[in-house]
Amino acid sequence: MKTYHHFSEFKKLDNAVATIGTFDGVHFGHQKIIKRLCELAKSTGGESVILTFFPHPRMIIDPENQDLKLINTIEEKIKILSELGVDHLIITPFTRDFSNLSPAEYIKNILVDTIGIKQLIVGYDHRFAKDRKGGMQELEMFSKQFDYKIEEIAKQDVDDVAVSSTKIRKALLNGEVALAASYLGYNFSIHGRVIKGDKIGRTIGFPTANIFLEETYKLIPSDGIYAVTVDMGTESYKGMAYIGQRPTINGMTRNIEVNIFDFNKEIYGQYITMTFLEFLRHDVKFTGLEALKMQLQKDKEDTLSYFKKIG
Ligand SMILES: Cc1cc2nc3c(=O)[nH]c(=O)nc-3n(C[C@H](O)[C@H](O)[C@H](O)COP(=O)(O)O)c2cc1C
Ligand SMILES: Nc1ncnc2c1ncn2[C@@H]1O[C@H](COP(=O)(O)OP(=O)(O)O)[C@@H](O)[C@H]1O
Repeated sequence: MKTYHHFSEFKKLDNAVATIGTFDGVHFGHQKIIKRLCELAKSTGGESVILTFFPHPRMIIDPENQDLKLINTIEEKIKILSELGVDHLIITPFTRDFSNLSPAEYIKNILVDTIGIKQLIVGYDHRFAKDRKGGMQELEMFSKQFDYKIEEIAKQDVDDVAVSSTKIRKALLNGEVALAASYLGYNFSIHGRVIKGDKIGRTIGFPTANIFLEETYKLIPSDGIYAVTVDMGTESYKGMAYIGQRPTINGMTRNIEVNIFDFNKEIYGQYITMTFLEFLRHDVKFTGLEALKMQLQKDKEDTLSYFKKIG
C-alpha cells in the first residue's frame, strides 16, 4: 500500500475505485466495506483508494479538547489497511482550505482531478465539503459529466458500522477487551515507550514497565488488571498489565504498567506493543505493599491459567 500525507504527492490514477471515511478501529463493518472496495477494484482492473482524514476534524477545530479518543492511532490504521490489501491511502488534514471547498469543487478538484475516481463507494448519508453541504445528490448530479459510478452503502450497513464503533469504545472503556476484540476482529493494543516509575515494583518482586503513549488521542481501556502479550522487536512475551492510579501507594498519576513473564531486562526507552486479551479484575486499594504482593502472585496464577485455557 502506498501512503500519502498530502494530495500533492498523489499521481492521478486512470481507474481509481475509492471510498472515504475515518474508519476508526477498522472493525468488522469497515473491513466488509474495504473488502468490497478491493474486490471492485480488482474486477474492474482499477486500483483501490481510501481517503481518510487526520488529524480528525474535531482535533483541529478544538485542539484543547481531550475528549475525543480513537481506537486506532494513525500508524495503527496504516498497518491494518495495508494488511487488508488497499492499494493507496491518502491521509489528509482537515485544513481550512480543504474544509472550505464547495461540493462542486470537492468533487471536481479532489475526487476527479486529483484522485481520478471511476467508482466511489460511500454511505447513503455521506456528507462532504463546506458546512457538510455535499451529499449523495451532488455526487449523482456530477457523475455523468465526470464519468464515475457510485455504489451506495445501504442504511443498515452504515448503521451497523456506527453501532460497532460505539460498542467497541464502550466495551474498552468498560474493560471488556474480549468483547471489543469480537467486534474488531483483532485484539486491541497500545504502543508506547517504557519510562521510569517509582521503582517500587522490583522491591516486591514484580517489576513493571511503565508505558508512555505519545498519542494523547488514543483510547485507553478502563482501570483494571488484564492478561496481555507484549511485543518488543521480534520477541513476544506474556504478561499482566495494570491500568490505574495505584491507590495502595496513593499514586497521583494514571499509570499503564506491565509485569512481563519470564523476562529480566532493563528496557527503559524501548518501544513496546501491549495487546489486551482478557480483563482479570478491578483496581483495589490494599492495606499495604505486602497485601498487594500477595494479590500480584494470585494475578500471575490467574493470568497463567488464562493462557493455559486459550492454549
Ligand atoms: C498485575 C498488577 C496488578 C496491580 N494491581 C494493583 C491494585 O489492585 N492496586 C494498586 O494500588 N496497585 C496495583 N498495581 C500497581 C502497583 O501498585 C505498582 O505496580 C507498584 O506500585 C510499582 O510501581 P512502579 O512501577 O512505579 O514502581 C498492580 C500492578 C500490576 C502489575
Ligand atoms: N519482568 C519484567 N517486567 C517488567 N519490567 C521489567 C522486568 N524485568 C526487568 N524489568 C525492567 O524493570 C523496570 C521496572 O522496574 P520497577 O521497579 O517497576 O521500576 P519503575 O518504577 O521504574 O517501572 C522496567 O521498566 C524494565 O526496564
